[in-house]
Amino acid sequence: MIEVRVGLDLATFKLDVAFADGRGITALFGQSGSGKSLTLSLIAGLRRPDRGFIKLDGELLVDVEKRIFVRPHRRRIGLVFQDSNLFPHLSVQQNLLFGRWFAPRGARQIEFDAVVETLGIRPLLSRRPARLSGGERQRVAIGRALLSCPRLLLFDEPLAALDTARKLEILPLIERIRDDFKIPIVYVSHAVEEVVRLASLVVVLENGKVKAIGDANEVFGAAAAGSLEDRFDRSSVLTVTVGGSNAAYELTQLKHPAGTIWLAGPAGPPGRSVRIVVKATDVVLAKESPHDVSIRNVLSGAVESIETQGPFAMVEVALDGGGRLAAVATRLAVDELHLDRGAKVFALIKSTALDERAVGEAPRP
Ligand SMILES: Nc1ncnc2c1ncn2[C@@H]1O[C@H](COP(=O)(O)OP(=O)(O)OP(=O)(O)O)[C@@H](O)[C@H]1O
Repeated sequence: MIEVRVGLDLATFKLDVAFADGRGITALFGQSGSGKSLTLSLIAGLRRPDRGFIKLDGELLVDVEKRIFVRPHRRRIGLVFQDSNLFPHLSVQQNLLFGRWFAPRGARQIEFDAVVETLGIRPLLSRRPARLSGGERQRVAIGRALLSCPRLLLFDEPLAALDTARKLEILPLIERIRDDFKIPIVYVSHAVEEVVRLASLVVVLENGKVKAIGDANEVFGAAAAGSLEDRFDRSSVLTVTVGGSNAAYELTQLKHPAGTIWLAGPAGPPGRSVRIVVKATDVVLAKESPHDVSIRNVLSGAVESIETQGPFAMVEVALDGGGRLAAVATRLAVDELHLDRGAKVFALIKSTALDERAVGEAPRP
């Protein structure tokens, strides 16, 4: 269980953040400069807060009032940054064993072989970091952090420097660390797909303050999640059930009471409940269920709210059977279609716009 309630006053920036999570992965999400890395540095002990406290499994790591400050190396927290920070003169094996050196005696040991197998890095053990790809370096950095037997892992944009294929390789490994090693993770990212896939709790930061907090559905499903000014960042999260697959076309059916969505590639066994991310700019609205168009995915619902700004309108659709979907249209289209509050509407989503990276296990109720 991690509990954070801290404040920090810098010359040009004020941070006030509070959250608590006892489950798997807490995501700190927000735009550049919102205070995500500062929050991590306070948890790691690389900085001291001006106010508040941080507790890990009931133990105070810092408490300004009580004058408690546990030094960083005594906190048993593992760090993984965007840049892997491996020692260049040491082999992969030596880098990993360096992590082990920090594991306290008597603590629950995490086995070297288990980490090497989980991360798939056995063929790399004798290599130096200079001879590794970016994705391989990150896997070794995660392994090194794990082998220090941390009570908490802090990930600061660990995938930001990697291409899509490498991200797809590493995301399931992070899920396995969560599930197999049962180590809580605080994960900084500004990629909505990663956050939806991984996080049990999402803390949205804006200008040093918590703007929204909850699970991905609550945070990204709410109108508070974005404004028309950043319409490209506005996304909805839908919980759907995996249905059958169409092997010939390599598509998987995702079922929602409002309609069916076809996803490129596999999405796990039928019956599995998953979350998907739909960008508001990828949703088309229609007054009637269309035919003879290339879009296969049609969800029915009713207009819940319309917010306009300049040439644009953000339309929130309450989907039949539950869930909300945001769509950006032009104000002209909304007026010409007479899309008023309560109007019946069909939301069209292109399968090719859905990112299979973002398909994550829905939280169990
Ligand atoms: N040592 C410092 N002194 C003064 N201001 C700082 C210091 N470190 C960070 N800041 C400021 O605090 C704010 C938050 O920085 P932080 O690095 O936490 O943002 P972030 O959300 O992690 O952004 P990014 O996604 O770009 O890494 C920024 O405005 C930054 O300029």
